[in-house]
Amino acid sequence: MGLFRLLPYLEVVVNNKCPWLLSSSCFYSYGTSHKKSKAAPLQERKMVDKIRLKVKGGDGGSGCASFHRSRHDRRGKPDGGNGGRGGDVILECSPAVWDFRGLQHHVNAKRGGNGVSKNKIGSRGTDKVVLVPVGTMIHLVEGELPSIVDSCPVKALDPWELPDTLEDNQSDSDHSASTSMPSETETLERKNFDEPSWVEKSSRMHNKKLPDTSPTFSGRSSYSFIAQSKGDNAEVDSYSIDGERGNENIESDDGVSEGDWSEMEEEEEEKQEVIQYNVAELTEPGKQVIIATGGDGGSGNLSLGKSSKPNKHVKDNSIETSTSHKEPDNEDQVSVYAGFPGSEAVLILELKSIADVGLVGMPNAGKSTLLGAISRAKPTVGHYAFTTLRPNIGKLNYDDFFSVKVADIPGLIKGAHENRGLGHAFLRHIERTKVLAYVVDLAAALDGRKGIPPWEQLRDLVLELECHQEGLSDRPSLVVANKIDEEGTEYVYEELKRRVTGVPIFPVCAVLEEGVPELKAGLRALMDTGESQRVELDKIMVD
Ligand SMILES: Nc1nc2c(ncn2[C@@H]2O[C@H](COP(=O)(O)OP(=O)(O)OP(=O)(O)O)[C@@H](O)[C@H]2O)c(=O)[nH]1
Repeated sequence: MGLFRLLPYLEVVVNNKCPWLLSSSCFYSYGTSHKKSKAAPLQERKMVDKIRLKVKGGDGGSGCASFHRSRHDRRGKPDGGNGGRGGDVILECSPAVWDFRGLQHHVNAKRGGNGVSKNKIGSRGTDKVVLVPVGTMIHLVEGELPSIVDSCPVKALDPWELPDTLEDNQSDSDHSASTSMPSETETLERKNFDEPSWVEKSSRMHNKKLPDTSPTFSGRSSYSFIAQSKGDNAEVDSYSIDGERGNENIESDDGVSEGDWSEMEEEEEEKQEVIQYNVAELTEPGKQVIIATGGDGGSGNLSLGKSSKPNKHVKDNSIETSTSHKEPDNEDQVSVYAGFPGSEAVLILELKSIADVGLVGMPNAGKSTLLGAISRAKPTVGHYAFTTLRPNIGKLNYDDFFSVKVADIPGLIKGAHENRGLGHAFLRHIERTKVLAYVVDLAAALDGRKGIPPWEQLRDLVLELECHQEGLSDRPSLVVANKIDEEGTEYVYEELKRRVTGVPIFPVCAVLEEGVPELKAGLRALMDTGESQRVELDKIMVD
């Protein structure tokens, strides 16, 4: 005991004198179980389920200005090839990725190759494919709307089955769609675009460094933004840019005239940032979305026509050389041969698990054990709080081949909406679930344990959900009274039934899988009928 009392002081001394010792984890786990000491620091292992990305498609390669000369033709004929197209930046939905941990904040695709003489086209820039987890939502801050890439044909193309010779028009069009190159992508349906609730205007307080949001450079379809206001979204502050929100410094001299103020206001309006929420979702493994397109290659002097002459800054070094490209000094001197820049975009990626049922509960309530009992999922189970650090999803199969996806959401504690515990990051995973199963620990406050009684757990959970988003708890729900095997829990269960009304309560022992069939039937009933039983605060009696 004495040693434990001294440990905090020892830590302070070590922190000041030899901080390297802390990294060796010998002080990290004092006062906890040996299992916890094996775990990595919580902050390091936290799931990254929201990230801001700045992406840029590869620039097009430069066209070539070259002339083929011969003994008979001393002036030569133009034979410069076009530059290659820049690569695209593509997001691909992958079940092998859990979160955005491995992603970089800046992603650029490769530039296209320059054209060369003898009318050779430059190579196409390599695409940059970024793997993102299933359930990724894309919010657009700046740039073009993403485009969906059609899925690739599953079977290899039969050489006898030429696309143009297909009789059936429908299959013909399907086929051509499925074999289309990324450049022929179909514009993403602007889902929710007309709904004002999905578009948010938030004040942007730092200088805009990116080009205009509707670029005209690539000749590809560009989209103009429609600024619509959204009534209520509490998350807008969390999207503030680089933490610079509120650092706005407008020089406020006494002698500033009214005209200057209006100019400043206009400037400020220009700097306003429009966030389009949920412009695309990646919910199917293998689905791809182009978020930045590569620029087209510049034209070579052959395609520009015989009469064309290279302009000034290319002239000096290009007539003899095949790969003639020089960075222009200013806009007026932009070469006719130069490739077009790739499009740029700023996006926010957000991960929201997709499940039918969400298991919500305090840490250690037995959610992961329960998920393992009702499905084939094998989540990590530990006797310490916060074992689950990311949502686990299991599939609950019924005899009639009906299946339900169940998500085990990491434990919520009081104040989670204020980022306590594992924070509000996981509350958003509940947003997509259709049914809620509140898992409470019947034994938490038994025998002088310092836990919270189950009815208070329930009240705190509902409050956390509602504080995160109003109405989040307003969906078909049931209560799982877990750990019924522990001594004395029968009385707690009876008390829980007395104190909580209006919602079905299932006594379960997740470890021994007792009460699991009844629970499965209860979940099925909620899924099928969408019964309107909810946990309501005024139907929970707390001391
Ligand atoms: N006696 C008893 N113990 C259980 C039961 N279900 C789970 N436990 C134990 O409770 C502890 C916590 O279980 P977990 O499934 O990790 O709990 P969790 O809610 O996922 O915890 P977090 O990951 O912190 O959110 C483990 O030691 C389990 O063995 C049960 O039905 N009866």
